[in-house]
Parts: sequence; structure tokens; C-alpha cells
Amino acid sequence: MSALSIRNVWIEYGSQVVLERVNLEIDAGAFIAIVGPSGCGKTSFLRLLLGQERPARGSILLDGKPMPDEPGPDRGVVFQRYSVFPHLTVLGNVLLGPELQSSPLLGRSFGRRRRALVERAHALLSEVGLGDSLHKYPAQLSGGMQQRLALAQALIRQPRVLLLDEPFGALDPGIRGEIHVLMRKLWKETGVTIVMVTHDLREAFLLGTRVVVFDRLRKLPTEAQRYGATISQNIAVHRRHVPGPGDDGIAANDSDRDDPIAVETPGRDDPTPTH
Ligand SMILES: Nc1ncnc2c1ncn2[C@@H]1O[C@H](COP(=O)(O)OP(=O)(O)OP(=O)(O)O)[C@@H](O)[C@H]1O
Repeated sequence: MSALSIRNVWIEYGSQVVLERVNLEIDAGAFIAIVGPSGCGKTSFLRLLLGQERPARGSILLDGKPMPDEPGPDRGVVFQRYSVFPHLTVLGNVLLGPELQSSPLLGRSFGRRRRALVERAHALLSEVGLGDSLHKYPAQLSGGMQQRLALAQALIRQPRVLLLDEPFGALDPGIRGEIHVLMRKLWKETGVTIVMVTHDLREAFLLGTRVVVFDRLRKLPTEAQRYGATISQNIAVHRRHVPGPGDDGIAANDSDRDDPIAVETPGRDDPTPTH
């Protein structure tokens, strides 16, 4: 069963059709990278999967059931910037979500439950390289550290689906390489299904198990708003694993050892390409 099943989905804002006829099956544990021209509706699509947007037509199933209307703990999200709360420490940022979940009124848990939660937060923060920065505030962290914090903040709630909107877009190339390695490690360890929007094709092929291209196939210069974008390509990325020293499946730099080598592209008319 697919984790997410997107069936003939349309997004419209007033008279503007942004997306049309979007069909996509996303297997549990897949890493979908979405690319496409600016303004074609990638972020709107993510907002739909998050539950912040309703489709004008069509339906979305999460694990075979209609997706809840509201964003919930089953879906985590990381944006390019501003995913973390500036007035909370690193540890406070990671604890807030689960604490609000277990105690919506107080926003704080107690006793054994809290100790277990703090332990889990410590472990996750060490894993993303922030074990020494637990009591710092976001303003005291670099951009890369803030994005690692945002990932930890989303993952502590053990979402089934993680939505990433250009999460590494504002980072320097070197830092980006490091965070790519971390991202793949976290994805492999947690088995979470990821849908990521990116402007960087290389990043899409480096991280994705599928690269999905949104584009406007029908265009009328006189009626620019009448037709929306749809999926023009859905490309499976097959990787050849290149063993390396101290092989743990995770390479030490951005070149990574799982080279994306081969692609298979179902035709654009294929209505429900699968993972
Ligand atoms: N809440 C909204 N109300 C009205 N129009 C909107 C809304 N959100 C997005 N749009 C419009 O929908 C279109 C798609 O926007 P969206 O942000 O989804 O594109 P995108 O592909 O993510 O763009 P970019 O790559 O530049 O970030 C744009 O024309 C935008 O102006």
C-alpha cells in the first residue's frame, strides 16, 4: 500500500488553476524530490500534503485512508528558514512538539514521561550534531545548525511523512554537502517517507528515490491562469553502491558513495506511476 496516494488532484486559487490532474503513488519509505519552474505550484502541493490546503478536486489518501483535514503529528515539515522558535533553546525547540502533544494545555510533561522524552531529545540532538548546543538559542547557531535543529524538531515526533520545502536552499555548498549526508542517514534509519521540494537538480538526484518534475503542459498565452502544472516526468533513481573505507553506507562528503546512475522514466501519460 502506498503511504500517500494522490488521485487526480487540482489546486485552484480563485480563477487561477495552479495544479491539474496530479496523480502520484508514493510508497512508504520513498524519498520523493520535486522540481519544476518557479511558481508552478510545488509549495502549494506540499501544503496540500501537510493539510494546510484543500484540493479543488481529487483526493489524497494517507496509508489508504482519506487524509485528515488538519496538519497532525503524522506529518512533519521543515522550511527553508524560520522552522524553529527563536525564543526557545535548542532543547526547548525539540521538546515543545511532543510536550504539546501529550499535554496540550500545559505544554509540559512530567515525571518518567518527561525524563524519557528528554533522553530521546538528547540522543536525536547528538545525532544531528547539536549535542553540545542544547542550551543555545537559534540566533547563536549557524544556518546549517538551525536546519539540523529543524530536522530534529520534526523527527522527534516520529512522523510517517516528512515534508521538506527547500530545506537546504539557503546553505553554503560545503554545509549543504554535510547536511545531505546527514539527511540520508536519518532517512535510512527512520524509514520515514519524505517529499522534498528543491530547485537543485543535483540535490534531487542525490537524495531522491524518485525525481518528480512539475510543469505546465498546456499553455495559452492569452489565458495564463486557465491551465495548471502537472507531473511531466516521474523518474526512478537507481543507485549503485560504491563500497568505501569503514563502510557504513554513509559517505563522508557530498560526493556520497551511492551514485545515482540509472533512471527509468514512465511516460507522462502514465496516470499512476509508482515508487
Ligand atoms: N494562498 C494563495 N493564494 C493565492 N495564490 C496563491 C497562494 N499560494 C500560492 N499562490 C499562487 O500559486 C502559484 C504557485 O505558487 P507556489 O508557491 O506553490 O509555487 P512554487 O512552484 O513553489 O514556486 P517557487 O519555486 O518560486 O517557490 C503562484 O502563482 C502563487 O502566486
